[in-house]
Parts: sequence; C-alpha cells; structure tokens
Amino acid sequence: MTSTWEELGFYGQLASTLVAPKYDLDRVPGPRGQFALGNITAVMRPDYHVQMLEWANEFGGVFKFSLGFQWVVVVSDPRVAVQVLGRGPDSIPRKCIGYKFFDLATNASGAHSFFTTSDEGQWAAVRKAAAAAFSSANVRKAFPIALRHSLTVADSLDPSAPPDPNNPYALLLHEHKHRANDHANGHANGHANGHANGHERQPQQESSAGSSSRGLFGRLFGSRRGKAPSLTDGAAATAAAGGAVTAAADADAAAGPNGAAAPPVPCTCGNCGDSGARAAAKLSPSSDAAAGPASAATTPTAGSGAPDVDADANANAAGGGVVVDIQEHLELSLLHVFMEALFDVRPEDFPGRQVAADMNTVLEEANERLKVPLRKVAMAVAQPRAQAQVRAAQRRLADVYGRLYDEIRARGPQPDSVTDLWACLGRVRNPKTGELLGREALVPEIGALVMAGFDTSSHSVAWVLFALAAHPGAQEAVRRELAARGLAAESGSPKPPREVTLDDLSQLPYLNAVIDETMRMFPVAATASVREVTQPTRVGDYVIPPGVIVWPMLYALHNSRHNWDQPDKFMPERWLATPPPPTPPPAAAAAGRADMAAAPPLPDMQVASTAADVAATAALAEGAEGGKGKGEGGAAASGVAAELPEAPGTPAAAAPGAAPLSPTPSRRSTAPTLQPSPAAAAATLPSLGSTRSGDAAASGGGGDAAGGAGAGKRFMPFSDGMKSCLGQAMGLMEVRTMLAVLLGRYRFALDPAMGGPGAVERSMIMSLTLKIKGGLRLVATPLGGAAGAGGARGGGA
Ligand code: HEM
Repeated sequence: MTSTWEELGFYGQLASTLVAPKYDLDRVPGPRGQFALGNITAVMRPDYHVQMLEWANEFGGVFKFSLGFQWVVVVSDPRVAVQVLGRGPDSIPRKCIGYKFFDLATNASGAHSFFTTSDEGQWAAVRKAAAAAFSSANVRKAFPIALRHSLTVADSLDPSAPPDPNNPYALLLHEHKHRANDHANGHANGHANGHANGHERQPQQESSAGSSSRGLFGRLFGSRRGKAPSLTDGAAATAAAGGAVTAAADADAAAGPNGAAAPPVPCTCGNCGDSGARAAAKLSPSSDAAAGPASAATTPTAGSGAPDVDADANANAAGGGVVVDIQEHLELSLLHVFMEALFDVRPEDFPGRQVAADMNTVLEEANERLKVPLRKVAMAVAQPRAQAQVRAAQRRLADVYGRLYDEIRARGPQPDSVTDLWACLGRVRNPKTGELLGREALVPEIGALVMAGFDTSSHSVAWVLFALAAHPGAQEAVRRELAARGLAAESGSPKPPREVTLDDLSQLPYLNAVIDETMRMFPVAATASVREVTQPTRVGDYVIPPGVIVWPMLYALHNSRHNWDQPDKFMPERWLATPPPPTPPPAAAAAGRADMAAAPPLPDMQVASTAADVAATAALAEGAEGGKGKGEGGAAASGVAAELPEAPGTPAAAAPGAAPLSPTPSRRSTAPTLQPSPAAAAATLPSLGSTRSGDAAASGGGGDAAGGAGAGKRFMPFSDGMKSCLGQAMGLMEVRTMLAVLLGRYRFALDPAMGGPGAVERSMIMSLTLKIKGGLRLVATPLGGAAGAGGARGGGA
C-alpha cells in the first residue's frame, strides 16, 4: 500500500464485493418447464400473448419462463415496466433475438434496422433524425391525406355510390367477395389460373384515392409517362422473376405503360352471382344502370351451388349492407396514407397491395421463426415452396424499399426546414464515420419505418370496429356523439354528414374512450418492447444477470387482473371522467361475447375534451429527438444505465387507481380513478382528446395515476420511455380520423361467417401486430339509407 487512499480503495472494493448483489433469478416465480426445452412448447401457440397473460395472472407482475436455455423475465407490474423501458439508451437495448426476425420484412440481406439493432448508436442516429417528421405540424399536414383516404374507404362500402373505377378500395371489395365465393365453392381447381389472373389477382388499380395532383415521387419516376421504371414496375419485375403472380404485377400489366388506371375488368368467371354484378355495377359505369343501387348485392349467389360463405354475406347484404374484409381494406388504406404523408408517394406510384400482402406473408413467417427454433432449416427441407414464396415476398419488399432509397437520393439534399420523413431519412449519418447512410444501411431503416407505420394503425382501427360490432350499444353511443357534431348521417336522410376536421378529433370523448378501451384489450403491439439485460440489473425486487431477456409485456400489462378491474370486460366508460348512467344492454348485445359487458348508450353526451393529449407526444418527439439521455418517457426515462437502479417499489406503494399487485383474483383492483389530464393544457395541437396515457403525465384510465416516475402506468399501447412509439401522434390521428368517418356513415356488424366475437378472439394471432387470422369480415350498412353514406364528400366542414 503506497497511500491511505489506495488502502481505502482496496477495502472499499472488498466491501462492495462482499455486499455485491447476488442474482435473484431463481427467486422469480414462474411455470415449470421441461428438461432442456423449458417452456418452449407452451409458447408455441399462435396466440402466445394469451399464454403470457395466463402466467401473469398466475404468477404476478414479474415472472420468468425459459426458452431452452434462454431465460425470459416477463413484466406486467406497471412500475417495473416503466422503469425497464425508461432507462437511458445504454442500459437495456432491444433484444435482437426478439426482434431480429422482423428484419425479414425490412431487407433481404439480414441487416438490422434501428428497430432491431442492439447498437444504440444506430438506433439513436435514426430516431433523432426521424423524430422531426412526427411533429405536430406534420401531423396536421397529414390529416387531409388521412381524411381523403378515409372518405375513399367509406365510398367503397356504399352500394349505391356512383361507380368509381379509381377507388382502389372498391376493387378490393370486389375481389374479397370473389375470394369468399371461391372459398365456398372450392373451385380453385380448373379455375385456378383464371382466378390468378382474373379474380384473386384481379388487375389492381392503385389509384390516387381522389388525389388529382401527382406526387414528387411520381414526377421523378415518371414511369407512367414512359421514362423510368416505377415502384410498381419494379415489384412486377421482381414478381415475374420470382415466378409469382402478383397483384402489383397484374396491376402494372393492366395499367399499361402510361400508368393510366385501366378500365375495370368486368367479372367473367360465371361464378359471381350477385357479388360480381354488384362489383360490376360499382366499377363499371356502363353497367351501373342495369344493376341499380344495391340490387345486385341483394341477389342470391346465382347457380354456384355452394352458397356457404356468400350466402351469409348476401343475407346480410339483403339488409342493405355489404360484407367487407375490413382488415384488408384498412391495411391498404393506411399504407397509402403512410406513403403519401411521410414519403410523398402517391398510391398510383406504389404497389400498395403487393406490399401489404408481402408484409403479411413475411411477418407471419417471422413470427413463426421467433417461436420455432430452426424453423428456417426445417422449412427448407419440408416446405421448400413455402420458403421460396417467403423469400420472393422478402425480395419484392426489399426492392420497393430500394426504390424508395433511390428516390430519396434523387430528390437530393434537403434543408433542415423540410421535415418530411423521407427528407429526414436522407439526412441520417453513420454515427461512427459521419457519412450519410448508403443504400445498404438506409434500406433496412426505410423498411422498418414502413413496417411500423401502417400495420399498427390499420389493425388498431380493425380492433375498434370489431369491439363495436360486438357491442352495438357502444357503437350507438359513438354514433350519437358523432351526430351531435353533425358527423353522422341521419337515418333516412340523403344528406351526407359534414366532413370531420382535425379539431373534431379531440371533441369526441366517447369515441376516444372506445379507442382507449380497445387499445387496452387488444394492444396491437401486444408483445413489443422486448429488452435484453446486458449488465446486472434490478428488475422489481430481483437482480437479474446479464443475458436475460426482460420483457415488459403490453398485453399482460393491459389485461392482467392485478392491474385492472374486470380486465376482460369492454368498458369504455372506465376512461371517462363522468361515465354515462348505466342502462340495460341492448338485446343485440346479448349475442356478443358473454363475458364482455355491453357499454350503455351515451345519453346526450356533452361535447368536451377529456384527458390526455396526444399532442404532448408530438411535442415530445419534437423536443426529445431520442438523443442520448433525453427522456421521452418523461420522468420514466430517467435512470442511470451503468448502475443498478432502485427497486421500483412495492405493492404498498401502488399508485392511486392501480390495483394491488397480486396473482390472486381475490385481490383485484377497484375501477381506476379517473381524472382529467394535465397534459391537455400543454397541447400545441388541438387536443386529440385521448384518455390514453401516452408518455406525458396522463392520468386517465390507464395513465401514470400518480404522475410520478414509475408510479404505475398500466396503459401504454405505444410503449414507454426511450424507445416508445415515434409515430404515436400520427397513428392516433389516423385511427381517429378513419373511425370518425366510417362510424358516421355505416353501422358495422360481425359477419355471421366469422362465428361470433368469441371465435374472432380465438383467431387472434401475433404477427408483429395483433391481428385476426384470415381477416375480419364485417357487414357495413349505410346509416342514412345508402345515400347518407355515399356522397361522403358532401357537407364541407
Ligand atoms: C396505433 C398505432 C400504433 C401503435 C399502437 C404503435 C405502437 C408502438 C410500440 C408499442 C412501439 C414500441 C416498441 C418497443 O418498445 O420496442 C412502437 C415503436 C415505434 N413506432 Fe409505433 N405504433 C403505432 C403507429 C405508428 C406509426 C403510424 C408510426 C410511423 C408513422 C410508428 C412508428 C414507430 C417507430 C419508428 C417505432 C420505433 C421507435 C424506436 O425504436 O425508437 N408507429 N410503436
């Protein structure tokens, strides 16, 4: 020892070794596993998020399970979740094993995007650059685009609207009916080729959805004017090379070299019966008069001999509605919104249907690979064709993203004042070299943003429509609220409702409560937010060793008994400061899921903004920019990466309104205490009126009720902390706009062919997002008679 200081240092080190935290993994409760396999077999079910919820209910807010030799600690204790997610960017990176399969959907070479990387420098560089694109000003700018597409979707569902061959969603509806017929008739045999070219792969018209001006993308590519290949051409070429028949390929073939929308192709399969005629009536002006409004839709399937699915559809259509796979409609329309608003690419210049379909193919496969070890190898041996199809889809997606990259570079460097996402991405630099990202590096980032930007919002809307179809009382309450603002068609009146404005979105508390409640029960990013501990870290009461996955599981957080009172009941009123007086559920609701309570109708709903404001998130995105050490999650983002963080507290310290943590039902919570959000006051955008927690100190039904760090956010559909959703404000605006437009024009019911709400829930799959396997078939019935739904453009704001 040369000095007292050194001596003290030595003893200090010795002392810290002696009192150093021991790992507590063995103390964490959890299900028993099998030798070597752990709990792999239990999580192999398609709805593995439900398995997690069951375990959370059984073992509590922090439990563990194992995938072979990989330990996973699942967190549904809100205080622990907030802490795990909120720390600085160096502490808990996203776990690559949990995310890397999603690289399948972003590039063909297996490179990590900022969404899947464990390299925090890469993540921060992209997040920081992209954050400006999600400012409140850009959300405002995107609103008219979202509105236009919402109205176009609404038009497509109206059986009496004048035919519009430029409406891409109308074409989708036509093909959907054909698929239903094909399925029912089982005539994929000799007819298969015809269908490949004529029905299932009917020429696609990726139209501008009402847009007259061409986007920059279209001008630069100019393929439609015979100059250079466009995105759609590229997809077609790739598809052709891969031997696949694709909608986009057909679309281009049909569109012709000038890109003008091809005339609608009348159905000639001889199997259409009513649906073909209806579609022809809608898509072909010449047949309009012959078919007449809704007449075709009400004609039983002619001579097919196999009425099953469409018999149901037609029975419903007889009531004046049409059957639609709304999930597919929403995927396409919200992809269009995303591309137009964030990349300035018009639908006619983008193979939207191909991208949506390929994304589904690839994400479903990614999800399987996540669960089944060595699936890729097994597939190569057992299902080479299926694997080739996945590969082809992957290549087509990568090709589209590559073309977006070319377009960004062709547009040239942009001043900082241009904050469109494409411009922001063009400015991303490699944090190590300072160079602008080249093709190899930027393509996966583009892909990740496309993936994150439409799959989520589209399925969020689909789940809300499902919930409302299952709860007609709640649906009527939404409609009354819309009607009070002139946003719903009146029964029997030909007058269309007025157009929704951005300001309206914050003035619809009941609709927003319905959205929140649906996002609670069906959070589309149900299994997101997987993190990996890279150093000894305290998680709740336990010190977890490096290498363990820590997984704040949104589905369990939102649905576990220790966080929510009656979590499996759909109760929008739990989000309202003044719940409407209860009334007996309407008879129709009795047909719905037995354990989901029908929401009472909302009498004379006062128009008032409730709780939290999504604009706060936009402001956070503007200000925080994801830089190191900056806390987008507000107080939750504080925390020191290199240290063992404080234990997040005990159940005794639970936030007001939060249920005590307990694995036993006997200690369930009471209903949450609801208070207006202070965030609303801080809004820069007109309040979007959410009662959702978001990042700010929202205290609505699920927010951080105490407003303090880690006090207990039970509701975080957009996750929390440093890596929470960048597109939250944009996504919510899209969701609300689409719903306000559709619900103001149509009444939605579950198509009987879906087998009831329970069957729909049993069809839930996790495929990046929570969705319904096979689609969601709803019957959309115009509210004011068909004319009230059609002419959706009427009645300006
Ligand atoms: C209702 C719609 C949406 C929901 C529920 C949602 C949900 C989420 C969630 C839970 C995460 C966090 C994942 C994690 O913790 O690892 C996330 C991340 C992200 N979301 Fe969203 N999202 C939605 C819409 C959007 C939209 C429209 C965009 C873009 C236009 C977007 C862009 C992103 C991005 C870029 C990230 C990654 C952030 C980062 O790594 O720093 N999201 N989203």
